[in-house]
Amino acid sequence: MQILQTKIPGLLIIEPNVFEDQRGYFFESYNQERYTEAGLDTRFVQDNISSSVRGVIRGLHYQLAPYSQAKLIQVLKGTVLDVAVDLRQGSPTFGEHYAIELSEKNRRQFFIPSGFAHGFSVLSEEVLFHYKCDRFYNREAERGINFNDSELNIDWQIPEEEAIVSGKDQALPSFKEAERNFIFRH
Ligand SMILES: Cc1cn([C@H]2C[C@H](O)[C@@H](COP(=O)(O)OP(=O)(O)O[C@H]3O[C@H](C)C(=O)[C@H](O)[C@H]3O)O2)c(=O)[nH]c1=O
Repeated sequence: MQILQTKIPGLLIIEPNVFEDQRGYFFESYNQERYTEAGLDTRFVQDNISSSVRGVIRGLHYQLAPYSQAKLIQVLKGTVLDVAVDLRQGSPTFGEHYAIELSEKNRRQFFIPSGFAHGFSVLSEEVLFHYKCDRFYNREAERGINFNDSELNIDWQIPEEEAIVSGKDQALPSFKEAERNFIFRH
């Protein structure tokens, strides 16, 4: 297993060891001992799975401190552009975002520490999306930033007319309006 740094401290790319043969492939998608040895000693408590069709954009979501979640993300089928936005006060990369293509083909995992907003766009016909969280879902603490925020200016790689976004997400505030929520320590 390889762990790669990104331009934003704390955001990590994990490339698992994949065993392929004439039947297909196998890899350990999580192993507490191995990941802890590699420096990822997060204690995950909840797994989520969502399925989405081409053009869907989910996010940008986060939970207010102290309920903010670290996530270990993996695409089981299909391809997404996955995006994390640094909301950690005092972080040298505050307000910056990092985007990475995750797919069944590249088998890459993406680790996002707490203090980030998260979202993804679906670039294949459909996607099966799996992620581990280190804190439970807390509906009251759920917040978001508009995926189309002009300051973040994220290229979701989805033509505007093809984007499929929930009413809830379309109504999310701008980065500036949401900023008073960002009391995440760097
Ligand atoms: C996240 C979550 C949702 N729900 C319920 C709440 C709603 O009734 C239903 C769909 O939730 P929502 O529309 O918020 O699902 P997503 O748009 O995929 O939300 C996720 O999208 C981005 C990409 C994330 O990183 C977050 O984990 C999460 O906010 O599932 C639960 O019961 N438990 C949960 O942990």
